[in-house]
Amino acid sequence: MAEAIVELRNVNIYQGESLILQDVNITVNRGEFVYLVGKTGTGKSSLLKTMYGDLTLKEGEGVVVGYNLSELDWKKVPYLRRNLGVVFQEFQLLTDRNINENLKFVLRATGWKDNKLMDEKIADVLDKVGLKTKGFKMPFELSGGEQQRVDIARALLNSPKLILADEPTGNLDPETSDEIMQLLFNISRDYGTSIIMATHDYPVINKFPARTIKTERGKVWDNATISIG
Ligand SMILES: Nc1ncnc2c1ncn2[C@@H]1O[C@H](COP(=O)(O)OP(=O)(O)OP(=O)(O)O)[C@@H](O)[C@H]1O
Repeated sequence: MAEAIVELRNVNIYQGESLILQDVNITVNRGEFVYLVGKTGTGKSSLLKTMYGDLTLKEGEGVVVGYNLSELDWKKVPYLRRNLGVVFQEFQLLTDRNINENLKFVLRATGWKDNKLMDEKIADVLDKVGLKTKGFKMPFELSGGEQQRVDIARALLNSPKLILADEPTGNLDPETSDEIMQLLFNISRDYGTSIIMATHDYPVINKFPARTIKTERGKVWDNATISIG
């Protein structure tokens, strides 16, 4: 039977007092790739934030990578975050240290202690994103596409079952976007990672078709269509 990685039932999503999305019902299974589309301001980021515990779930039920969002107090949010990876449009690398040190900083912050294990893990994730030889580079020495790969490597550090990506190709030229998409699709296929990606980039969706969920008029519309197989 399919393993649900994200399960939202009758969820209402608020920003402050404003109801942004009503009666959201979504199931995302292990290894699925799902796009999240919709006009600007229709609630894509709010939906992702609910999934990674940045917005509190007030109404409805939600389970993400085994964590019950309704019971998620601030103490449990870091545990949820360790079990999923987040990739943003803006690269959030620390500019004063090289890529290896950037990744080690994240590992330490998530409880890793053994230096040898950390070095092995860093080599492993850099290899997965095709940056095996770039660990000693400073962030400014990398192209935009390479920086986005590092961001994906960072998201992979704790072997998450789920990656949430908010406009990961937003700053990239079409060719580099295709490379990043291929990488995300390969990760989903090879490691069974579920990926939910918010995007406005329709050429990317046409080229890499997958199930597409849309936010519109305060609702989420799920037209589960093409699977990437
Ligand atoms: N921190 C906040 N406080 C109050 N309102 C917010 C906050 N963040 C977002 N909103 C409002 O919630 C609504 C949904 O915003 P959200 O960022 O989720 O949309 P989006 O679909 O991700 O947009 P975009 O494509 O521009 O990123 C908008 O009306 C926005 O103004």
